[in-house]
Amino acid sequence: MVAQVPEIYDPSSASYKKARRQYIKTTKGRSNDVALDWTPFRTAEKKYKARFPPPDLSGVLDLAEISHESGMGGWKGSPSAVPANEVKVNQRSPNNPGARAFVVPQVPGLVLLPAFVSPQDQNRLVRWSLEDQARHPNDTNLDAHYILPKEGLWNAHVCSRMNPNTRTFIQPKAPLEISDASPADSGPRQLIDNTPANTDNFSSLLTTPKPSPPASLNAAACTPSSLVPKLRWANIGWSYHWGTKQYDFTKGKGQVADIVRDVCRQAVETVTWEEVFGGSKGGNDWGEDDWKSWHETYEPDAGIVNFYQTKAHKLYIDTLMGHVDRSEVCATSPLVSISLGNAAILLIGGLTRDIEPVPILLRSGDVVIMSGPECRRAYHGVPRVLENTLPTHFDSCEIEGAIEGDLKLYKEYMKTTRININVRQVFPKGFVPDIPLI
Ligand SMILES: O=C(O)CCC(=O)C(=O)O
Ligand SMILES: [Fe+2]
Repeated sequence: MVAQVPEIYDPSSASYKKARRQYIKTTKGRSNDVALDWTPFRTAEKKYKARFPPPDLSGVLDLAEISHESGMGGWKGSPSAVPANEVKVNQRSPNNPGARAFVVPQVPGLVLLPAFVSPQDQNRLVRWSLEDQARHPNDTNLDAHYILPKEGLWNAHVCSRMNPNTRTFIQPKAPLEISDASPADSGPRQLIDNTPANTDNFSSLLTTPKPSPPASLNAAACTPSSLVPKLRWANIGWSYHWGTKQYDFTKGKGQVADIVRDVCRQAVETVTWEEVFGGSKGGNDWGEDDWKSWHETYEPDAGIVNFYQTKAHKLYIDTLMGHVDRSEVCATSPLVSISLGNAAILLIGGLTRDIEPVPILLRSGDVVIMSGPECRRAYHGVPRVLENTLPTHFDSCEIEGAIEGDLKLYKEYMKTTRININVRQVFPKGFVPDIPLI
């Protein structure tokens, strides 16, 4: 079979010409010196984000080339672009008999489990994200701006499209006060530098005011269907406050659904941590025995579902800027990240943006574990989601509980979507924080 090349690489294609026109328009008169100020992380972000010229992915680590079907939509990297070593997996883990695990020496504590989640479970997790998680009582990016239907935005979308005679409108929230704030329901997540959480500053973090974000003045009444592509995130477990980048413990602890907890626990159990950290010299300054007990002590209690759209739209942007996740009191326990739907490029570097990140191609079903002090505090981001990389199993009629009309809407949405379930452990297992509920 002739290898398919994404359309954007073909100079005679409409996408290539459009990207070139936009590139010429946006770079007109721009000084080339700007790039000199960029950190290595920023340079890599720019490279993979670029619509024109389309990025060369030969330097992107692509484990699908070793482990499973690859080249979806023509996008592929290389299995040897970045040094990655396969490590033994824990044979006691019966749920994923074919699981393989890789470490990337450049980022100690980073573990990649390609194709870890079965196609059936990928569909289950996506449907859980849309139907069960992105709805009351879990916060989403849209809650600040709209009075969302109790049954959840996705379910309201399906219901309204399957019953076209019932016209449902979602009303905006009344603005709290007149401000110049731009619509916060869209665009990239606001990333601010926050104080890393730890047991010493925990009580001051508890009392930091965490005001609700101002409701957008631009939000107008709209249909559920028009709002679905604007869904950017939904909270899991402990409630995360984006304004301060701290957890708002006063809101109490939400559930981590079994379907997510099970995949995360299986991932952590599959890894033989001795292989990952056993060889590190000079012991660890983060508690010698920490990783040795993760099979027993790992317990996810928070997280976020990220929704990315591959379709560029001026209102919502499909990338995640470089950042560090440091709001969790457990600063070294595994963070488990599940990729679903269209593929993406993850950049992950070191403790500063001055360290050049490694680019990794993540496909649906891949699990990434970020663990230990270096990786857990490493800058990382998603500069690109790759269009037309949805695996065919998202087309299958075998999706539990789906009926024809619902399946059609699901396929339509997933065609341009990537979902990432990013799961963390905030507190040590069994720790019950003394939190005043207000
Ligand atoms: O989408 C991803 O793969 C990463 C998401 C992430 O880094 C985050 O939610 O903090
Ligand atoms: Fe992150």
